[in-house]
Amino acid sequence: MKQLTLIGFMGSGKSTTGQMLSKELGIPLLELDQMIEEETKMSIPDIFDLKGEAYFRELEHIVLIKSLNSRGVIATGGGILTNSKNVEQLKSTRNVIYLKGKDSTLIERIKNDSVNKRPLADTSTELEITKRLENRVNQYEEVADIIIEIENKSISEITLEIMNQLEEMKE
Ligand SMILES: Nc1ncnc2c1ncn2[C@@H]1O[C@H](COP(=O)(O)OP(=O)(O)O)[C@@H](O)[C@H]1O
Ligand SMILES: O=C(O)C1=C[C@@H](OP(=O)(O)O)[C@@H](O)[C@H](O)C1
Ligand SMILES: [Mg+2]
Repeated sequence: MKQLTLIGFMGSGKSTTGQMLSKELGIPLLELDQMIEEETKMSIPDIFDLKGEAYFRELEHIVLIKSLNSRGVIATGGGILTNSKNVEQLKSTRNVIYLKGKDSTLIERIKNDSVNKRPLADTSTELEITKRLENRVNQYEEVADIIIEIENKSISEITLEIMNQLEEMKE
């Protein structure tokens, strides 16, 4: 296994599942938000505050392209498909996995996450988050090669399910 890409809404577990997958598969984790933070030496909320979303999206595109040329587990950010160039890129990429969850689960995880700050969700109402999700779901489904339902599954169960599905695809 050379490369796989995790997509899905904020809170679906792309970063944490990505970390476990990279360990299990013995390939690097390419966490796009983390790469942006390292390159800019700024936090995600500071980039949004001081430079704006458009600037963040440009950086996100650059680190995605860089990662797609590398071996590893790519953990994208939930807004990766807001850029149509990224949609085209990922449509022609193999092993794109959509972590699909219910809005109530995603909202609960976003609200309870004390580690990651999410400028496009933390100060939003539940209705606003649900609307943002509704605007994005079709694209996640369109781009994905594999859809994994995350409800009531642990991170290890999801990791195992992804590894099994990838094995099946090879056969
Ligand atoms: N399968 C899971 N079961 C329980 N909690 C989870 C699961 N996946 C992720 N989480 C928790 O949800 C929060 C968001 O996870 P994260 O990996 O940052 O999501 P994303 O990168 O998709 O926004 C974190 O607090 C994480 O520990
Ligand atoms: O959905 C989005 O637009 C975003 C999702 C975040 O990543 P996670 O999906 O890992 O939380 C991060 O890239 C940024 O806050 C914007
Ligand atoms: Mg993440």
